Amino acid sequence: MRQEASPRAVLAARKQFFQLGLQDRPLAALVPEPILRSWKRCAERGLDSAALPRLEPLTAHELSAIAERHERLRRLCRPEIESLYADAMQTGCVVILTDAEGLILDALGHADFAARAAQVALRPGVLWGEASTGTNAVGTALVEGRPICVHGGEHYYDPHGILSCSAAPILDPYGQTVGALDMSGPAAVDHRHALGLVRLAVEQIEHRFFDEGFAGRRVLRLQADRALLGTSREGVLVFEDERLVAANRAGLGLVGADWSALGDKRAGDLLERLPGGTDGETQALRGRGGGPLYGRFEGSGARPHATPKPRPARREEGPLLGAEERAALARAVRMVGADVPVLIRGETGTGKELAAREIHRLSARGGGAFVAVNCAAIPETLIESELFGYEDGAFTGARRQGRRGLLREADGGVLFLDEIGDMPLALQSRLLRVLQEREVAPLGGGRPVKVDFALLCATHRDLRLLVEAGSFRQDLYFRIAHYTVELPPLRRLPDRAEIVRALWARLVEDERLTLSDACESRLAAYDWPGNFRQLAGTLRALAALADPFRPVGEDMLPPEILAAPAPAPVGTLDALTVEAMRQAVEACGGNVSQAARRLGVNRSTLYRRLFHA
Ligand SMILES: Nc1ncnc2c1ncn2[C@@H]1O[C@H](COP(=O)(O)OP(=O)(O)OP(=O)(O)O)[C@@H](O)[C@H]1O
Repeated sequence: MRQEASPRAVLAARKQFFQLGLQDRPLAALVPEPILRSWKRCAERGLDSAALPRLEPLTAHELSAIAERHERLRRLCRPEIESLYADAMQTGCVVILTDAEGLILDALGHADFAARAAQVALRPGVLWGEASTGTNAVGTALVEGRPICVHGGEHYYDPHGILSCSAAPILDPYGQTVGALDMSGPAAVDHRHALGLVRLAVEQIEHRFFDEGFAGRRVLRLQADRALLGTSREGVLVFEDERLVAANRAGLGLVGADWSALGDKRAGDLLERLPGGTDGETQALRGRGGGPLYGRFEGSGARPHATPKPRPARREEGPLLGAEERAALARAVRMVGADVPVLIRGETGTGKELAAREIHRLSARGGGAFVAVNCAAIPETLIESELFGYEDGAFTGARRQGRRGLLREADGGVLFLDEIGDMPLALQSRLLRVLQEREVAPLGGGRPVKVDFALLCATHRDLRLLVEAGSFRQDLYFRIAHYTVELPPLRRLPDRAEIVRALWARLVEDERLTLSDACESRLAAYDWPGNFRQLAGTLRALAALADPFRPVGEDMLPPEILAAPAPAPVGTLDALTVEAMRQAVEACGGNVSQAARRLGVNRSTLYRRLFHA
């Protein structure tokens, strides 16, 4: 467990280390050893802590090529990133996935902090390896090969002092580091639980590596607690011709081995079978030199009685939709077929991108490309060249060879412009011209090229207000908003309990894990500011904490959900009254007095019924 260094101690340590050049023992009393080791490594490399780190962010195009290369890692990590996102929204953090070098592939989280983090380049496409970016949780965890928290002034570079970051390396089944998962937030806020959450998430990711890719080998799943067999807390050892070829950390820990056992140890070197200890699929085992364990074999070399458990087929990944939204999407599919642009509107996490992908999939252009551009995530200086491409020699610098641009890459398919409300005005004019003329002229004076794509746009903003404020072109608005799909926030959807159940069934493959009725009603009653993304994250977090055959109780819910008013009994007049009251308060923008006037009841009645139910 990490010893928290007080900000004052860190300040004193910084002074001694960076100003006085002292590097020896007294410092170890002020900052944790791994931080001190990292400071020394950075100083030896000649990094200047008072300067700004030299950063060379990738272009969106380069980033998307790298992200594609890491598609499997990103897919395997997505459930955990979404789970952590639920927490990040509460604590004002961002969740970050990097590759093995520390290059940020994905960053998801609280918009306010994400904007501040971007100021110190904590955003996709930037390298946070220790050698370039100094002591930081991602880079230092990768160098040290273990989870680490780097808080405030423990960062090597002064400007990073605004951050508090917790990261853990992700190891594949062969012990190779393939990336790092990180949670970062403002240094002023206490994030002491973050490292625990990140470690748990990495444990689950590493466990998921074994869901695919070991056909023909013998996979042993083992645990000291039998009830945890089949969960992400089990150890996994993979044998080929009796020799250990892959494992997770838990598996190695249970048999007292380390990564050097791979390719070297045989099953018999690591485990012994206990006499008479076989019960159905499960065997009683003992790790060499350790306590009793329960094991279950899967795969081609399985023991005769060990029938491998069939894994449920991969579930459908499209959006869960109500009848109204399904009909709206079906109309949008027809619009795309007729080359009419479609605008998707909804709060964050309501599934705008998922809906766009679904429209593309079902449309006549489903066989063509789906090119997604997040206008808010690409720096303003890059967005033009990313979209429109450029000719050879349009810029100076090694990276600046010509490029087709994303508009041309969408040719024959669908271009999805996410957060269109954040597109700079000058670019709006260029985009409008492309939409009118159906051709793209690359930067640097190249000849215009014909393009044929269907346009889907999304925004969480009210574009009409932006038009009124003069920050969005009215003619572009009319061009892209011929047909608008409104995705309602989760709190407005009827049948929320049904949605909770359906999403749980979709996300949690282990059918032994269930939600109690009370927990389900609490989840259905909560107002979900982060919408589907937050609900999915919370469900995944609950599944990670759940034990088989013990329905998840209310006590496992995060405090903000428990703090929400308890649901009224469903289907009664009482429930309808409370629901009407809630809707009135929402319609009055949270103004209880106004809602009370509208309903013709006392303000105190409204308070009592809504907040002390
Ligand atoms: N209708 C839905 N059914 C199931 N899952 C959903 C649905 N809508 C969203 N999700 C899940 O929620 C997460 C966020 O979805 P998505 O990125 O599409 O939302 P968004 O509205 O584009 O968010 P943002 O505005 O923040 O970019 C994804 O993991 C997605 O799978």
